[in-house]
Amino acid sequence: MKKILLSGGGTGGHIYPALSIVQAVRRRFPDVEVAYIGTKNGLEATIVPKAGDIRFFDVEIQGFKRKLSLDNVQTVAKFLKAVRDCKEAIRSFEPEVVVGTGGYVSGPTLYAAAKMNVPTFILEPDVLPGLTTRFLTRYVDTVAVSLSGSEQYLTKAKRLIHTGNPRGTEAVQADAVKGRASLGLEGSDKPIVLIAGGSRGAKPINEAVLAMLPRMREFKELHFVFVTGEVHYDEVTAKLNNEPMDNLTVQPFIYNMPDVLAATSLMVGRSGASFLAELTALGIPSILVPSPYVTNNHQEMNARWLEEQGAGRMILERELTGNTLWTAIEAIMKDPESHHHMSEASKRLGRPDAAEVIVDELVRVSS
Ligand SMILES: CC(=O)N[C@H]1[C@@H](OP(=O)(O)OP(=O)(O)OC[C@H]2O[C@@H](n3ccc(=O)[nH]c3=O)[C@H](O)[C@@H]2O)O[C@H](CO)[C@@H](O)[C@@H]1O
Repeated sequence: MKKILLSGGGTGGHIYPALSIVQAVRRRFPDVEVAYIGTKNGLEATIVPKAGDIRFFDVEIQGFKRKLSLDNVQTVAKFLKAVRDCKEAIRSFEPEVVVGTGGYVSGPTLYAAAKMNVPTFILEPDVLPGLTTRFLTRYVDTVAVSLSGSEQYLTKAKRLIHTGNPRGTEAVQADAVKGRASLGLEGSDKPIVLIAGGSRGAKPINEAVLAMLPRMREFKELHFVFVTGEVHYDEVTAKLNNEPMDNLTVQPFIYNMPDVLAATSLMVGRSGASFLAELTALGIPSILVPSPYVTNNHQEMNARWLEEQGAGRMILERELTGNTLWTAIEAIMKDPESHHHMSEASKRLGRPDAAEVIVDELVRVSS
């Protein structure tokens, strides 16, 4: 494979899987040229350049509103303009295959590619497919699903395969020693409890953590890593300043998340698809607080799926307090047997081979 174009964005949940695919393609085809279509203002504009040597095309695009309104007329006009821009990018880059990982940015890219008869592949990260995936399903050559249960929504697909989410592959290749070192914990073998909302942090989770600080401080056998999200960092650290703690590290965002996860014993967070793929590939038990603010409550479906298999515990946001969260953490971290069972269950759900299966499919559709 010589040239591949990717698109996906809005949140980390759509960008990171695309970058994991890039890594896997580069492992197999070291000379491959990579390009990416995203928006100037989306998270992808910051994250993709950090991955190195990827040509970035920016297009202007916004998501469809679910309700019919004047806004939507403008959105359709923007969509058609974005399709034209994407066609231009595709003509100039000439990829052999175009890959989409969801989020509205990938809509015009994949649609344009399909109309130009360039081979296309999309990955749906969630149990409940997003609007973009549903729209694109009938146009693209292959739809790959990450979690079982998505098939029923994607019956129009020309070809549907199960691959898992490529973030899982990246997670199993991560390095726990580097993860600990990056937190300044080299030499310590204390179990790590990682607390992180989605890629942007989650205020309700942050508040629950602040409410259980005194109990965290007493549980000295554990080390807590608390990722606040960039926008909440200053507020959280201001509240923490009077209470320094030896067994707590606070960060706004973690750029080497796979390495940190590889060193983690329990994760507390949202139930976005990439995190779930990483947790299950590594066999990490989790306490999940699904975000209720996402389309069709899809995070609750993701979290239920994990809980039903015994790999995690779900706490609904309306039931989340310092107390409920602490009780759940203790129940797992003070009971090694329960931790072990959850860890095994988590591992059974993991797809550490996801990225390789995806590369096989990309080779298939592009030849
Ligand atoms: C709020 C929202 O709309 N979330 C959606 C978004 O995921 P969102 O981007 O919020 O969350 P995910 O859990 O899927 O992904 C987060 C990704 O960011 C990484 N990370 C996170 C924090 C950090 O400090 N460092 C870091 O590298 C994680 O390792 C993970 O790979 O897209 C997913 C895929 O459609 C959906 O399942 C989520 O419901």
